[in-house]
Amino acid sequence: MASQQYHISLLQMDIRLADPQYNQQRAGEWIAEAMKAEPKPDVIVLPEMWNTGYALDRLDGIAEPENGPICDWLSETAAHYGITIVGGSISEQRSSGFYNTLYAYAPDGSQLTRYDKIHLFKLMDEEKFMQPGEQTTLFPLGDVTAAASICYDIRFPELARTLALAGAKVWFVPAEWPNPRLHHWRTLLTARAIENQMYVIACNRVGRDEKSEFFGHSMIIDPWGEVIAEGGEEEGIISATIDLELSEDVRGRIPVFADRRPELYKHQD
Ligand SMILES: NC(=O)CCC(=O)C(=O)O
Repeated sequence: MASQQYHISLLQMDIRLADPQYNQQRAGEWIAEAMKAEPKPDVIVLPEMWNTGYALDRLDGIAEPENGPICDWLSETAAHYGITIVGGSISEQRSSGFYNTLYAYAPDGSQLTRYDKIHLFKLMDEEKFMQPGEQTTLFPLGDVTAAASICYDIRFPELARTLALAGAKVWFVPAEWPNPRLHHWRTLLTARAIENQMYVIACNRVGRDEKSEFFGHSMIIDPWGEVIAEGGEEEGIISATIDLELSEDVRGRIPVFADRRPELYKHQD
C-alpha cells in the first residue's frame, strides 16, 4: 500500500470582491509560495468562492463558465507541481443558474471531483442567487477515500456521518465563514472530526467584503479531535503532515461505527 502520509497546505488568502483575474493571480502566487516550503505540500487547499467572493448580485459576467478557464488552470497547476489541488470553490455560471462549486485535481491534472454546495446559507443571501447542489461527493486521495463539502455544510452532522459511513477518512472544507461565529466554526469542525474519527481540513478566507469580516482560523484537526494546525487572522499558509492510518487506529480504539444502532435512530413516542 502507498504511504498514507500527506503534507497539507491551506491557502488562507484574502479575496478581492468581484475581481476573478486578480484573485486568480493571487492564488497562483500563494501556490508558488507554498511550493517553496520543505517539505513540499502534497495537497493544497483554497477557500470558498475564491474567484469572486460573495459578489452574489454581480455574478453575471464574472462567474466562471462551466469547466471554464479556472478549471484548466487548476488542472495545469496541479500537473505542473505534481500535487493534488482541492480548489476551494468558485462561483460558476451554467444555463440552470449560478453554483458554488468545488473542483479537485490530481497530480496528473485529471479532475477528481466536482461538487456543488448542497446547503445554501440564507444569512448571506446565497439561496436568492444560487442553485443548490443535489449530491454529495467522495474522491480518491491516493489509496484513501476523501470527502469534500463547503462551509455551511459543516452544520449538518448527518452529512459528515454519511460521508464517513461511505468510507471518508479525511474531509476537506473550503469556507468563507465570517465573524462573529468563530466559536461555532471551531466547535463544529472539531465535533465532526471527533464523532466521525476522521481528519477535518478546513480553509477559511481572511479580510472583509461589503457586508462581512472573515477571521481565517483555517484548521487541520486529526481524528482524535486534536487541532494540529490553526491559522491566525492574517493571510498565510497553514501546513501540517497528516497520516490517514490514524483514522483506522482511532476507529479501532473507540469503535463508534461498529457500535452504532441506526435502527433506533428514529423518534418513537
Ligand atoms: N459561507 C457560508 O456558508 C458561511 C456559513 C456560516 O457563516 C455559518 O455560520 O454557518
